[in-house]
Amino acid sequence: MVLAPPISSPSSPPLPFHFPCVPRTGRVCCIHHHPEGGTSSAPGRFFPGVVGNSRSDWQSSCSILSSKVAVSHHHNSQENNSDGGGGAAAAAAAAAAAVPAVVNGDHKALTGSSESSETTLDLVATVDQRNLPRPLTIADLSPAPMHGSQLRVAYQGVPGAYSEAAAGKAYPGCEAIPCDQFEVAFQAVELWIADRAVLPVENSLGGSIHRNYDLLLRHRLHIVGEVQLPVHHCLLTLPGVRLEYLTRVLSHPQALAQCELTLTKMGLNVAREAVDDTAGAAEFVAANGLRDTAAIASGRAAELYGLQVLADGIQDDASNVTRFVMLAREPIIPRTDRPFKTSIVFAHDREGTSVLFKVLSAFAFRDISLTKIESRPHRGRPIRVVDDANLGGSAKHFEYMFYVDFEASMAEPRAQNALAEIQEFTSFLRVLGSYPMDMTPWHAPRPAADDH
Ligand SMILES: O=C(O)C(=O)Cc1ccccc1
Repeated sequence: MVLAPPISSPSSPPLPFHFPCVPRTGRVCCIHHHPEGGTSSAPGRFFPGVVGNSRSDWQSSCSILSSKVAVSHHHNSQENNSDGGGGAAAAAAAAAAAVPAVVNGDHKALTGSSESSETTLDLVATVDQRNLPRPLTIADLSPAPMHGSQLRVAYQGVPGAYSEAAAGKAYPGCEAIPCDQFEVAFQAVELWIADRAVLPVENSLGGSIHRNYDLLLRHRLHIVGEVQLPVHHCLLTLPGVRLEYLTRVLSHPQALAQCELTLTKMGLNVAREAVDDTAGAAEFVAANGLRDTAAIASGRAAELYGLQVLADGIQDDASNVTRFVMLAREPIIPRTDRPFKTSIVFAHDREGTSVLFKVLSAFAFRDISLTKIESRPHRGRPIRVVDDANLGGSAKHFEYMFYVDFEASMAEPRAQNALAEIQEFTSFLRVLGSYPMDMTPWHAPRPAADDH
């Protein structure tokens, strides 16, 4: 049976890999790509052929597989005041009095060279009097005419957030676009307002950022890269504020968790309040002139919002690293000439524990290392009722989605075969992305003497 004609894009390099697909019937089949150009399916067989040789073939493979069940700111250094109260007051006043303006490519590149952009739309946003763009909101998500060749990377937060730094690390020279929610960052990419979104997914101290895993599933973006960012937290206050004035510490929940022991050691037994992002906490303290409130955020946030660094490096562990993934509308073509990682999510509707065992075996038998496994309640179907003959009644079980990261590229037959096998006993399987591993070495600062 011919499933689909081969689709190839003239600009796409050939795909040297085989990839599984599962039709809606749930039966495993594969698409053969004949040298003369046709494709055919072979129900029940694993990977004797290939799925076309173009980017579009790879994309349709990803979507078929998934269908089984179902700014940068404009940093004005002259206005950056980390000195006395005057700077903070100016920052506070400016942040409080945000005025609308059209950015139209006025974002400043983060660092280094720029990467070319695929978009032809423009971003309408607002900047405050210090020229820091305010985060996008849902209301801003209307595509406007645009220019430019710089890669636009949407992140949740305001300038000075760690996600902004991650965007700069992943795409030097990019234009980082602040968004007030992750949902908006995703939609910015979906609507071609941005080319990429940055999403923090896990931290070496705080663990997985669960909500963001749920977002990955709700949207159809593809993971195209990852970066690991050492995170160095500071305790920020208005200039002149002392530790004993504080009644409250604000930050992102992960940052609060990462500094909990240190705050306690400092005798700072005051209320902790969670906000959406670290730099947003700093901006809030400055904008409202709060002398009884500290923010946990980056040193860069201190500079941007005119705050003093009351304590530096307050994370509980010197080697505090956050992993971010980069998302795009299209998957990248996986390769084998450098280390790749692949992220998948799956669910099963069978009883018992053996499914998870079989999934793990599919990787183990092929010598594929897993770097992560995470389970999340199945949002649409959190509970399964199972008739239990032994109990003479029914039992309720949680239903889970399992997220797995493994160290192999989808261009490798062993990865394709592992997934083909997994499809046999899962009811849902989606490849979230196959992307180069972040191999950049990072060095934790030497632990302080009292860490021993
Ligand atoms: O709030 C931020 O700055 C973020 O980018 C999220 C985050 C929070 C804490 C550690 C790493 C990332």
